[in-house]
Amino acid sequence: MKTKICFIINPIAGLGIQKINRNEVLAIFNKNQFEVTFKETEYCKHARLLTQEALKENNSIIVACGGDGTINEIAGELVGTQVILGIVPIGSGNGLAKHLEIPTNNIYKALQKIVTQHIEQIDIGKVNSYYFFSNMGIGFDTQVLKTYKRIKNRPMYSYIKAVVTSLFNYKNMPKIKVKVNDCNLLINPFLFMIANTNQLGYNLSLHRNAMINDGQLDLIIIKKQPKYKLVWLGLLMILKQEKYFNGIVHYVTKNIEVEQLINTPYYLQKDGELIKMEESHISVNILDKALNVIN
Ligand SMILES: Nc1ncnc2c1ncn2[C@@H]1O[C@H](COP(=O)(O)OP(=O)(O)OP(=O)(O)O)[C@@H](O)[C@H]1O
Repeated sequence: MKTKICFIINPIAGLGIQKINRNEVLAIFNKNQFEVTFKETEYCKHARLLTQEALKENNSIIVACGGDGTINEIAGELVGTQVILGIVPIGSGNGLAKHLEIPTNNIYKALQKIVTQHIEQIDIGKVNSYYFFSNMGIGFDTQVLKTYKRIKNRPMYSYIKAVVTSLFNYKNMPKIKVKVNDCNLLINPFLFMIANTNQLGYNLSLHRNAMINDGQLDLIIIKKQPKYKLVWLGLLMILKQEKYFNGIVHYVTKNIEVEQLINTPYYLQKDGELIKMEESHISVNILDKALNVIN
């Protein structure tokens, strides 16, 4: 029986710079072995609906062609199924693909990975009712994303511009109560991020030892810092020397509870998508090896 594969393509991911050529894809997959179909997203979040269709059509592999946002929408629909996720990273940051060592600037090589079908089971993060596959946060990263999304051209330069602009506009988070492992914290940090991978996108990282299949999440907290120290951290991150920054508090855990003490809406980001939150309580858990991914 042929293996049914559906490619779901986000044509605007990564500014649409890397294009998927359907004929090239078809040429790679042997017709006697694979039945290949394509779907293209036409609007924001359309990938979810297209994945539901692809599931009804009994595809056994669904390939997300896009960045972390597209992967999140597609993979979220695959949780609880045996369907395998493939990734052709054509987004901007491509954090998850970089962690999984899927080639990010060579579509052909990424497609070859799908032909080979080496499958890994990965953990999934869950925050309230949302899934995340790479990371989530409620601090400075949400401000960066708000700025970043306003900038039209989006690759690395815009990201750095968004970080620098946000650094001067960002006020620390309001106080939160945090329960992690056996610790109860009362903090108003600069950054509060929970990661499933060791990637923040663009090969930047604050937690290079994080693994996607260890059944653990990495909580990274950066307390309030003078701005010059944060600029120093940015430089260290670019040089991949962030370990020399002594203001990072790091927990490895399965569960994190957060309580917002001020009753105003706030933003949460999951895999680069901003969500306006009304709930004051956030519960974050790990689902152990809950998704099959080709890497
Ligand atoms: N046809 C479309 N028109 C407008 N938006 C779309 C369309 N298709 C998908 N989207 C939206 O595009 C957004 C960005 O996609 P994605 O995150 O994959 O790319 P990226 O931001 O370039 O990459 P990364 O997240 O890795 O930095 C997603 O929120 C998705 O819902």
